[in-house]
Amino acid sequence: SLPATVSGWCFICLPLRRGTCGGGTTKRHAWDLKGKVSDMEGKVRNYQTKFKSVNQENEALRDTMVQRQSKMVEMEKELKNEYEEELQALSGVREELEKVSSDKSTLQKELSNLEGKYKVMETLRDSQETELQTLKMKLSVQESTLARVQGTLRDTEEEVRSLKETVAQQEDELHAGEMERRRLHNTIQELKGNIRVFCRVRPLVDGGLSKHIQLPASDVKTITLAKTEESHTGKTAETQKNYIFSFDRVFGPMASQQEVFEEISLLVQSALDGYNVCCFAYGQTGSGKTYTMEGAEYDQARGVIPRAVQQIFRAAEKLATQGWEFTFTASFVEIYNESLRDLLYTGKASKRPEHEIRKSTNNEVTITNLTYEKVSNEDQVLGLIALANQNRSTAQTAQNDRSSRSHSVFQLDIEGVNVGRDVKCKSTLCLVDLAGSERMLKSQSQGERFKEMTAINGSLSNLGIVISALANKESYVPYRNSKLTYLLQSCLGGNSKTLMFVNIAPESDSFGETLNSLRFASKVNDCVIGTASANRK
Ligand SMILES: Nc1ncnc2c1ncn2[C@@H]1O[C@H](COP(=O)(O)OP(=O)(O)OP(=O)(O)O)[C@@H](O)[C@H]1O
Repeated sequence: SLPATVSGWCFICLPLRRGTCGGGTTKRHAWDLKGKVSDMEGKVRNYQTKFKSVNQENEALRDTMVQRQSKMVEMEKELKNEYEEELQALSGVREELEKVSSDKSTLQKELSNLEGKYKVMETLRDSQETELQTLKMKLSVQESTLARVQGTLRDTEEEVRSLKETVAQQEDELHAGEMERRRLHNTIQELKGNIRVFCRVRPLVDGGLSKHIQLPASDVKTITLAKTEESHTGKTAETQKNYIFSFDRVFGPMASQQEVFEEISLLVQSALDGYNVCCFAYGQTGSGKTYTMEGAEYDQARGVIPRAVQQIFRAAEKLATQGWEFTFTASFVEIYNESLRDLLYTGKASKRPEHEIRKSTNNEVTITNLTYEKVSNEDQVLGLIALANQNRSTAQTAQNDRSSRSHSVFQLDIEGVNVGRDVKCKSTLCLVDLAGSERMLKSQSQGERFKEMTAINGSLSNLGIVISALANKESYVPYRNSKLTYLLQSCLGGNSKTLMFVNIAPESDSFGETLNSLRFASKVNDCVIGTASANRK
């Protein structure tokens, strides 16, 4: 049984003081409670079920939490890694930033430098602008000057054109004048005679005057040889016999080389105009032939050959301005005992070649194996003359007095062309130093001497014969009778101008030889060779 209620409370509710039964009876209350207990138990079971499910949920949550935690750890790790990476990247960025900041300071410095430079440039630009302005002003002044100069230039060009026309006209006139000068010059030479003889008296070795040679002061063309002869009976006084000779010119012992050459220079000019010219010196040994033709080293004493060569090259230079071009070929040959010797030979003595005179179809005379040297100036020719003298003196050493007994022939072949005018000319200047002309008594000469004497006499007398034959216009001229005339053939004929020097020694013991020389020369002087004509094409 269940206690009753106390003051409204059932014993069950009382301890609880909760009044749940609402003042019911304890029994009821107990029943209530029982119901409540079963409710409670149901609830507890529910709660337990719930608890279980909550527990399960808790478990699931715990697992989830563990998972989450491990995930968190992983994430933390990842984050840490990421963080570190980012940190590293950031430190790189920081370094870069630091670098950039240092670069910035450098840049700033540079910038300030540049600013400085810029300022300088600005100043410079300002000054250049000022300069530019000045230059512009100058330019405009110069432009106006240029315009003026261009105007003047046009005028000058016009003037030059008209001057060129005048020059061309004057060149034509000059050429015509030159041709006219040649014609007149050579007409004068022809009028003077195509063969001329000059006589030259050598001074006495110890000075003073020669008694037997008389040269009238007023006449430069006459020479008198006076011979005083004793009367055969001895009863009458001494008689004087005069031999008077006239030549184109007589030079006394005081005549200078220059004076002598002045007379010849006109003939040398003819050689350049296309005429063959031959000048030879005749006379006894020691009469002054070599002195006249070659002379001595020093300037005033230079003879015909060096002076002629100088004149020719100077004249050729002048003619070059009128369009003439000349080529010169020199040769130097010695004729000894009728055999030829090349005086420009430079090879071995043992290999000296033999020479022959040849005449081509166009009448040009050449010598086989002879040295023909092309020359273009005076010095080259003087060098060849020196070589020839050396060659002569070598032979002289081997044979005493050989040079007196041989003829030496210097030849300069001249070829001129004026392309613009289509004119050509060709000539030879021939300068000959003849062998001594003295006659020896046949009884006095024997062996080699006799041979030499015969050769010299033969060639010199043949020279006289050839000149006479030419003068008499004979159909046959015996050029081939001696090497000398055969070689000089083209210079002795109608197409040439010839000058002979007769050199005489003033000593009284040379009287006979002097007389012979003068007789030979006057025979030549009496010859008038046919009118010369220039070798012009
Ligand atoms: N007009 C002159 N004035 C001064 N000296 C001269 C003159 N003529 C010749 N002589 C001198 O006389 C000498 C003989 O002259 P040169 O040698 O010229 O004679 P040559 O006739 O050529 O003799 P060779 O036939 O031997 O060669 C030389 O010493 C020369 O210098």
